[in-house]
Amino acid sequence: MLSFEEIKSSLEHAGQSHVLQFWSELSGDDKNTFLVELSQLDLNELREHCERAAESAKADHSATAADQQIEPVSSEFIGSIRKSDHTALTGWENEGFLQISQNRVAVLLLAGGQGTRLGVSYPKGMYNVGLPSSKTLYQIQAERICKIQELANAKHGSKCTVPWYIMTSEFTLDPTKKFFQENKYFGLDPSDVVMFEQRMIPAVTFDGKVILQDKGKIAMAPDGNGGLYRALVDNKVLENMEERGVEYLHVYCVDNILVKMADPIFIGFCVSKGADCGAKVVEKAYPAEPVGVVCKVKGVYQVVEYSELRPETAEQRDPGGELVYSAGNICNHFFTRPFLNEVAQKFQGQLKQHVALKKVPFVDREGNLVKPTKPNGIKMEKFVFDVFQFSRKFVAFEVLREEEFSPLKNADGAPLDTPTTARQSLLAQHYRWAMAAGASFLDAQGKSLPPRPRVTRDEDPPAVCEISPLVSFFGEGLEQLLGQKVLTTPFLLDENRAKELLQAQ
Ligand SMILES: CC(=O)N[C@H]1[C@@H](OP(=O)(O)OP(=O)(O)OC[C@H]2O[C@@H](n3ccc(=O)[nH]c3=O)[C@H](O)[C@@H]2O)O[C@H](CO)[C@@H](O)[C@@H]1O
Repeated sequence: MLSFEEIKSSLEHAGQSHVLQFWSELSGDDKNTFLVELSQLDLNELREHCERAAESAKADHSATAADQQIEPVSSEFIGSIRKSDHTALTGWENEGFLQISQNRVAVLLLAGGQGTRLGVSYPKGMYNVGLPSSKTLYQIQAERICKIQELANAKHGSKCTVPWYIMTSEFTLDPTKKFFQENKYFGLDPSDVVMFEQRMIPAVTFDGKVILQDKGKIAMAPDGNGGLYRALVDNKVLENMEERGVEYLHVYCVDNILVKMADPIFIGFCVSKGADCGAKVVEKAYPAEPVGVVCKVKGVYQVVEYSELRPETAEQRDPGGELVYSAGNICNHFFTRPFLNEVAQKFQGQLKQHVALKKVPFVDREGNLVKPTKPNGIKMEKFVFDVFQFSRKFVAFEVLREEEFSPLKNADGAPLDTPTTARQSLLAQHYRWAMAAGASFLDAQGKSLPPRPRVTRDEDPPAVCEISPLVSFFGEGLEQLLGQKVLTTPFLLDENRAKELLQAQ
């Protein structure tokens, strides 16, 4: 820890001496805590950080430079579930399973965000969207890892591990750790779940002053999901991957209830194409949908975030009426470990800083706590996809929205991306799987429920059917369990039920 004198002089040098203006009013304990916090700041970079934030705040963010030189990714660069034949899909899946069975694949969860829009104070992964099983997002994800290992083992006679790297932040590390411990890591080996923390950076006023959220506390925020690359170095995560022999990473965000972790088709596609970097996309649903678009800017692949795309660009359509910028980013990325290594060592300092103007509670000169009603602060964030520009071989892979993308962003009451829509998407998918396996359903009174062949992701299926990921990951293996079965809604197919069904045969 640095001494008070050292910190004072560094703050003066950075033009931030106001940070200590209430020092004499703090208790001994509070002084100590504050010194610890200030010692952890990168004081050498503080001046530059504050100046850059103030500069960025002055710039016009409604239409960014990126948007001006944008072009769509041409369709031949996008692999597609919809447009590929059975042979191609099976080939990629086999390749993916082979890599998984050889312990060369890991998943990496970005879970350092604060879930502000959802309005919960705990990590989003701990959210229960109200499924019959009451499973949280973390549990669903953990069980998918168990299952994918089991499937790869069964295919290749191996005993493989898919390590789970989880990037957290100061806001999410402790509750996430505790939640995993309390739930015995949902059946995974704790040594295969590696949690690490991203850095926090100070929020800054429009004139470049660090914001005090209390007399002895700076307002800090995580440095964006692109903080991943620095966090990988800080926490020696790449070394851990190398020791385990991991070569391929599937990086994903916490809130997509349909996420196919370590998806063998996606992994296999990227590996077969010799890609070092890849992104899964879905066709954008409507021009203003809050998803980034995978595109090219100045000839280089990148994602232009929804907040940085002008409405007139988002609305452009081709002669056939399709959106020109339709490759919606679902925050599912593929990276090779050597690529991550290179980015972490050489390029992470060059990543673009994105500016978010936020309402940041602060103490005024008189020491009163103020909750601003309009934005008063700047938070700088790096984005995980901003490394695409450094890729030597980038690929995009289009998947089906109703099978793979239903994010939980907003609280119930909002029209989209809520706990209700997440639950509906999963239950609609499981209903489709059960019907495809040959099941039929009765209501609670024993009356037959007419089958509905097409259940979309935003409607309640006629019957409630939830299938544990421990029983089926992709809908595989269900004919044997559910074929010709008449099931009563609500129906929960967990491991015990699956055993009973097998024994009854
Ligand atoms: C920057 C980014 O990736 N944007 C994507 C993100 O947008 P969106 O704006 O929804 O991004 P979020 O803020 O939800 O963050 C995405 C993920 O990053 C994590 N996180 C966020 C901030 C942070 O400092 N640390 C951290 O780990 C979150 O916990 C979450 O798992 O998902 C959308 C799909 O759902 C995509 O269309 C967007 O292009």
